[in-house]
Amino acid sequence: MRRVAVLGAGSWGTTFAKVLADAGTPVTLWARRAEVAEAVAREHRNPEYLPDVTLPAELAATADADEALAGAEAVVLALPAQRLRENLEHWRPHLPEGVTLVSLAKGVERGTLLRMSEVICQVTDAGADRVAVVSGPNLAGEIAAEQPTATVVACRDHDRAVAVQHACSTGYFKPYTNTDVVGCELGGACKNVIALACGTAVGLGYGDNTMASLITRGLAEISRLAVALGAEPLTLAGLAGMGDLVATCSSPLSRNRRFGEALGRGMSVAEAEEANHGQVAEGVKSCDAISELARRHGVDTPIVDAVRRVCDGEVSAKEVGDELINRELKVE
Ligand SMILES: NC(=O)C1=CN([C@@H]2O[C@H](COP(=O)(O)OP(=O)(O)OC[C@H]3O[C@@H](n4cnc5c(N)ncnc54)[C@H](O)[C@@H]3O)[C@@H](O)[C@H]2O)C=CC1
Ligand SMILES: O=C(CO)COP(=O)(O)O
Repeated sequence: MRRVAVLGAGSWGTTFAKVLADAGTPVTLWARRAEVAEAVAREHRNPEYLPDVTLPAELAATADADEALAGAEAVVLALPAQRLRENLEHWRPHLPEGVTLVSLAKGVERGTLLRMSEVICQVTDAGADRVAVVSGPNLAGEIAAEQPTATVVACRDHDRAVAVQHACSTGYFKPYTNTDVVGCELGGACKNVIALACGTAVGLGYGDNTMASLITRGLAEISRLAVALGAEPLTLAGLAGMGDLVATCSSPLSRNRRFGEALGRGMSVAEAEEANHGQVAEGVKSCDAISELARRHGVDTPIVDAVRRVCDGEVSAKEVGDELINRELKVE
């Protein structure tokens, strides 16, 4: 690929820019703050988000979005889900004609209940075939340390997915393609909420049986919802479904799981946010939208609903856990 712009220099944006650079793709990273762009460009570091990682010398960085966008063949959007629309509206006039738009965010927009690819199409007027998403078991810290993992590049236009796949393929990062954007996006957004539930269980002192039960029943509700919205069931058994769910629910590196643990130990949402050092736990921001999306489509999502009620302060983590185990008995 000729050149890629990565907009957003948090943990994942910076790491994905490193992956692209390591794959030999010319890439410019846009950071909101000039000091972050400066540190990446001159010292090859992002002290706030990846303090222990030396970034490739070829990775360019700027705080000027126009500069990052000029001549880009693909634009990678690496912002928190609820911040995508306002920034994209701002960048829209500067997007190169026909550019591939790639979303890294794992969330559903509050209020509109739109997936990120839908927000991108709505704001930019791009056809759905121009929008790709990258989703899979991709904890940024491990990838920045070049530990091997796989992911999915999903796009309705297979050729665009292949172009992105080649642009980000390295000795430690293995992208597969898929045309099921709905399944990949919902897998990524919903697993954050299930990871909150798993973290909460850990915080309450529960062990691996509880965890495995939440992961498995979580996958059942993610799959029901995604299929109701048009996803292929097999996508949810793949990297962007089960793969990401298992990684996020099991890893102490996951911000969502850590946030859940804090809730399980009795912290309020505000206290848990502070303990997460201001980094985004997308499940907290998206759980109400996902719960509402499921309600509108007549899909039963008890774990997502339970997490939403805890995040809204309606019930305690302990109470909601008791409620879940005491739900009516039924066929698996
Ligand atoms: N960190 C990870 O391991 C992974 C994260 N993701 C997803 O990628 C997305 C971005 O996550 P991270 O990079 O990890 O988040 P982060 O919390 O590490 O960084 C967020 C970035 O967005 C910027 N930002 C925050 N508010 C903004 C605003 N109003 N306008 C412009 N920029 C703003 C921050 O300055 C920062 O650069 C999320 O949806 C997350 O779920 C997906 C896969 C892996
Ligand atoms: O999406 C992720 C791993 O695939 C990152 O999860 P957290 O946002 O919970 O850290």
